[in-house]
Amino acid sequence: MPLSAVGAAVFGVQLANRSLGSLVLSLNGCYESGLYFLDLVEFLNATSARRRPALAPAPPEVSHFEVDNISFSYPGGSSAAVRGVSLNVRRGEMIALVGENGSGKSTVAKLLAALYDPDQGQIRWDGEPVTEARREELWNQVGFIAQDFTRWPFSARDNITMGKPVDLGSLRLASSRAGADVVIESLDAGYDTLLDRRFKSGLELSKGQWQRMAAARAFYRDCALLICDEPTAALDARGEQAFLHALREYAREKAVVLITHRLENVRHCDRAYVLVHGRVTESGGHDELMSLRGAFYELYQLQADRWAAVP
Ligand SMILES: Nc1ncnc2c1ncn2[C@@H]1O[C@H](COP(=O)(O)OP(=O)(O)OP(=O)(O)O)[C@@H](O)[C@H]1O
Repeated sequence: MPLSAVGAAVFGVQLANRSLGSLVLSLNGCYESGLYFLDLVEFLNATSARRRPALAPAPPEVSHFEVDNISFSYPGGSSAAVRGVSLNVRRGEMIALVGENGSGKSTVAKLLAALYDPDQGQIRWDGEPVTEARREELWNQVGFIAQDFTRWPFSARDNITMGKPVDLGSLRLASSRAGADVVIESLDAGYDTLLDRRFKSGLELSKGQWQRMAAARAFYRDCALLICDEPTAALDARGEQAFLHALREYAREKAVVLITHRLENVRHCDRAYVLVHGRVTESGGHDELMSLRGAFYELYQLQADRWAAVP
């Protein structure tokens, strides 16, 4: 979808729904694409009626995020996308969500981030049900690197700070964590470079370079919960290793959720939850999951065989 169409849609919906306007501001670059945003709009409109009128402020810096026996169906969906899922992540931990396409990983992550309300079960942050807190304040504590991240037609700096006050130290730290520092160093005007070739002196980045910019944007938000949905899909091997180490480092102070199809990456995580048709069937560390000889083991072997089959 062209950006202008997304912009028009966003503007139209903002006019139609004031609460949505505040959502746009509060997410502050958290959502990563127009499609994702419109998808979100649909659900917020659907769920707003279920919210309580008097909401409490969100806890200051949350350190424990949990979903307890949640189920969720998309409107019009023929079956539940998530069924009876329980999991948690604490500050200082990095967990992985793994499973085949459509198994419910992204949906669980969005539920954990309080972007959707479950049909059954409860989402609690520091023990408090999220339905009782002001949603905009909760979202301020979430950073999201989405699969379909947005290439904003702004400068490199604005692509990272995205409406937040500019702090040079934090900007450099976020860039280096994401491996975006090498991209920016290669640009003639550094952080001032306009990342859109339709403008005079604007440049276009490669997909992997854009992915690093999107990751830097999430790091810059410095949120209590960082969700990374396939964040290394477009990165080269060196970039992927460096990024995973940076994530691990970030997880010392924050809670990190990594959605990945590369099962080797689970070695970097405290534990993984394996999703099959919307249910968690196994959880544990890499070696523990391998020893179960279940879905994780099977997928891991398939991946290994696939690489072995490449001449
Ligand atoms: N916006 C949506 N509207 C309706 N159904 C959806 C929507 N998003 C996802 N689904 C459905 O929910 C199920 C779980 O999707 P989800 O994106 O959570 O899976 P996933 O494990 O993240 O997949 P992938 O590995 O392909 O990213 C799928 O059956 C999918 O078709």
